Amino acid sequence: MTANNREIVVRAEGLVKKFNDFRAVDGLDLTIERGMIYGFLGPNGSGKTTAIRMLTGLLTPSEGTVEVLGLAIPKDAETLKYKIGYMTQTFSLYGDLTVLENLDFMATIYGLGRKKRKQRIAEVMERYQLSDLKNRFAGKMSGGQRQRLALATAVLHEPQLLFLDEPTSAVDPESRRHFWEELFDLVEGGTSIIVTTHFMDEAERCHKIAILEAGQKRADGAPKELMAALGANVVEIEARNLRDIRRGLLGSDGIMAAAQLGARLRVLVRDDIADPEAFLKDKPETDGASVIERVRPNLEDVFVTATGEGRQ
Ligand SMILES: Nc1ncnc2c1ncn2[C@@H]1O[C@H](COP(=O)(O)OP(=O)(O)OP(=O)(O)O)[C@@H](O)[C@H]1O
Repeated sequence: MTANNREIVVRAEGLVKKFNDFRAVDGLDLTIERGMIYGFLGPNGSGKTTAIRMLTGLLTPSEGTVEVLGLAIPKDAETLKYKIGYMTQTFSLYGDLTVLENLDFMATIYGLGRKKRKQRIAEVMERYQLSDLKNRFAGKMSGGQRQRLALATAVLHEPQLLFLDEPTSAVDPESRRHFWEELFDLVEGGTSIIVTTHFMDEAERCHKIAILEAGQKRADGAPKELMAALGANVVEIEARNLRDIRRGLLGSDGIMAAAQLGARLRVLVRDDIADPEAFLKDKPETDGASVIERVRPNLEDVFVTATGEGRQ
């Protein structure tokens, strides 16, 4: 399977998951190439975890087709299990087992032979700075340490494809940065990664992202391409009465969103308005504003325009 000579690791068409009448995932099409970090970005409840669970073969789709690493899912889910790693939101570790015991247990589940098991456990302990913690109970570790152990267990069997469900929500910014460096090392070594996140800065690190809302894909592509194709110009306003300005602007023609960031109001103006700064200066609401200036779009602007955020 190739597209533009790059191998495809995930292909999903018309993927639907219904819980009774509720469509948690609602007609998702995905094409994910090998050797990249692909992000699912979306608000709570947008279907990210449900989509990942279907791609890993843990949940049976209600409709649609899925192929992962060339295997038809869910039919070949058992074979797929040995080729993928999955790090869940809750880092499914055993709190009353030590680091070493957790790794040993998972290595057995993955069916690694005795020699390979020893070798890989030593490698991942070294790689993820777990050697000094090997006798620590997982339940007694910090968020960052648990995250490193969860990643170590997910890659023990050297999976071709790694799924990470909000891997950094429980850790501090430094651990997050470090974790992302580890992910890029894995990609360099040939692993493809699919990651869900709420964080814009994390989404910006992905090679490509899909923005999900209400189980549907609202946009996808490289973060830079999405920012370039925003369909809006971004203008920031500084004034004393930003809350009033925001209320006044929201809902008026040409304004796609307005959100306060500290002492500034960030306004998305439809890009068919030729001079967005002049357009805003002409509005009576902005009388008395000290600054009205155009700024560069970021991924949050893409998120806001792609989803319903910021329109309320
Ligand atoms: N087993 C289930 N039974 C019924 N509803 C479910 C089930 N699993 C998920 N849902 C619902 O499906 C929707 C999507 O949930 P999902 O966990 O996939 O979202 P998410 O984008 O991963 O959210 P979060 O960012 O909060 O983890 C939610 O409304 C959730 O309540």
